[in-house]
Amino acid sequence: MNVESSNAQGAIYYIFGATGDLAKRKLFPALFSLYKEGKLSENFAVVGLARRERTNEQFRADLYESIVEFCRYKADDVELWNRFAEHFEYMPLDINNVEAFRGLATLSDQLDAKFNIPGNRLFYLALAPSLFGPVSFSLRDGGLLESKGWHRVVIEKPFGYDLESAQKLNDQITQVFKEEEIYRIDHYLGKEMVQNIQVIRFANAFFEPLWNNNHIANVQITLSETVGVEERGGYYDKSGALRDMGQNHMLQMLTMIAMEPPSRLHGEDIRDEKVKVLRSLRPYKSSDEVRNLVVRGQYSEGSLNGKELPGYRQEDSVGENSTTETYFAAKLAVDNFRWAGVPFYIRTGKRLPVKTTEVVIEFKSMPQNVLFAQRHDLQPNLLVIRVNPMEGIYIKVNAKTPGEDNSVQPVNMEFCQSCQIGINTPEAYERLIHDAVRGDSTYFTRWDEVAQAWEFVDRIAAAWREDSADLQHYPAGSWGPEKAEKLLAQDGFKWWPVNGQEEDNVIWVSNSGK
Ligand SMILES: NC(=O)C1=CN([C@@H]2O[C@H](COP(=O)(O)OP(=O)(O)OC[C@H]3O[C@@H](n4cnc5c(N)ncnc54)[C@H](OP(=O)(O)O)[C@@H]3O)[C@@H](O)[C@H]2O)C=CC1
Ligand SMILES: O=C1O[C@H](COP(=O)(O)O)[C@@H](O)[C@H](O)[C@H]1O
Repeated sequence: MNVESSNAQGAIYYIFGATGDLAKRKLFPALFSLYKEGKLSENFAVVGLARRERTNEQFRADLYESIVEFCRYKADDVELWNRFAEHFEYMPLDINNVEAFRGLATLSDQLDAKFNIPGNRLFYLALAPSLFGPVSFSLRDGGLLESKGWHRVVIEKPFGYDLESAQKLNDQITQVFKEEEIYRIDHYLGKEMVQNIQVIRFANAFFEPLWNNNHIANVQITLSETVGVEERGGYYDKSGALRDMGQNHMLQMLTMIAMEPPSRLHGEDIRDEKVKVLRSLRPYKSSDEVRNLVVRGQYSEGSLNGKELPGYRQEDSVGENSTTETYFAAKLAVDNFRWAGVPFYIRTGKRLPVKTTEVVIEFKSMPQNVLFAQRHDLQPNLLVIRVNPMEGIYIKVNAKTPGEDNSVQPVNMEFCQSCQIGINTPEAYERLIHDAVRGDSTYFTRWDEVAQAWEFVDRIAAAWREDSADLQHYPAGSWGPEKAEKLLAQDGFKWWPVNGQEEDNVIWVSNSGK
């Protein structure tokens, strides 16, 4: 794949769903940041598209609000903003109206001429998934794919509801776009520390040789959220944590941890290795096995930081007897030579005590009868990758307590990246939009990955559909069902504390000043 250099070519960005939440909170701020960093240059245009009527002035006013609220906008950015805003147009359009797309093609030609753009088109579909197929047909039939340059489509999640629906969706989109023109977003792949996983693994002589079942005891991935379902009850009640987070973000992070080193740092080589991991996931063989190895929960009333919180079933647009899971934890096995025998534990949930995403690599313990281990209860070594919102890594080692002859103490040595350069810089969407326009699909999910992930998740969903007796209720603000603790305890492990919450006797050495 030929990745174009940073801002060598201009493009028109079409934001379908321009009046929606995602555009406001993520896409417009990301475009502004890219502009500010000089990554868009001046030969670009953005066309906002949705059904409701808006003048260009109104659209730019909405855009301004979103940038002030969600971006690193400063008062002295005014001039920059004025120049940026000139590149934006709005066009009211229903995605089923092919005639309107012909008008859009005419507008596009004008924008190409005005901004010296060589016919490149990036279509961002911030729309409900049921509209992905129809909008692709309208783009083709309305003549939007006839320009000289490249044509790429960026598609939001969820990509389907199960394998069957994802397959249908893919069949529709691939009638119009080739696989290499399709950029399926998983915003976790755009996060700094998720991308850093491969550097940590493959650029460090003291991790790479240990990265296997000889030395690693287990892997834990936690993606905990304090929020509930907010205004998305309607969507979430049909989806649940397994589809909302498991099928995509969690399995994608797992692939980054477990994949073999690619032969080259090329997008396709990396994605080839990731899909092999998904193929190696051991499928649950029966519904009983799902019940034993996958825990599901739903939050009930509770409190967090002194605030009373409603239960899930009391949330807007959620069924009063809903059995949708807002939490799940699972034990997975990757059946290949590198990982045979190493459990991967994953958990995610809403209304948990902290917002954090962390990956913990627990190394095998020292032999129990040798030297210091005879006399001390040594803790296992850990490598912890902090993804979100704090970014960085720390390692847990055992060291002599200074000044005391006979005492060993765990020490966490941390590189807190976000303490140094600010939180989540650059934002995932910013990075991914930039990648898409440069033609780099490394951190987008390929169809075979999506299909394989659905195949794995569908078995869990099928077992859950049989009956909901195993659904555990947990108070909002707690760490979820107790059964999730047992999942590890039965293997002799425990969930390690996340978010820097540590046991009392651990010493921290950190650039955060902790
Ligand atoms: N919001 C978020 O944080 C996240 C969202 N996503 C995904 O992004 C996508 C968009 O989400 P979100 O922005 O929250 O959704 P919203 O409901 O806020 O926005 C939907 C947008 O689609 C437009 N639209 C709806 N029907 C049509 C149509 N027939 N023709 C043209 N435009 C139409 C709406 O505008 P109008 O009514 O004016 O036509 C609106 O701009 C979804 O797939 C969602 O799952 C993924 C991750 C996070
Ligand atoms: O995709 C989604 O992700 C968010 C969590 O993303 P983060 O970057 O804030 O960690 C989650 O809240 C949402 O339910 C889900 O659809």
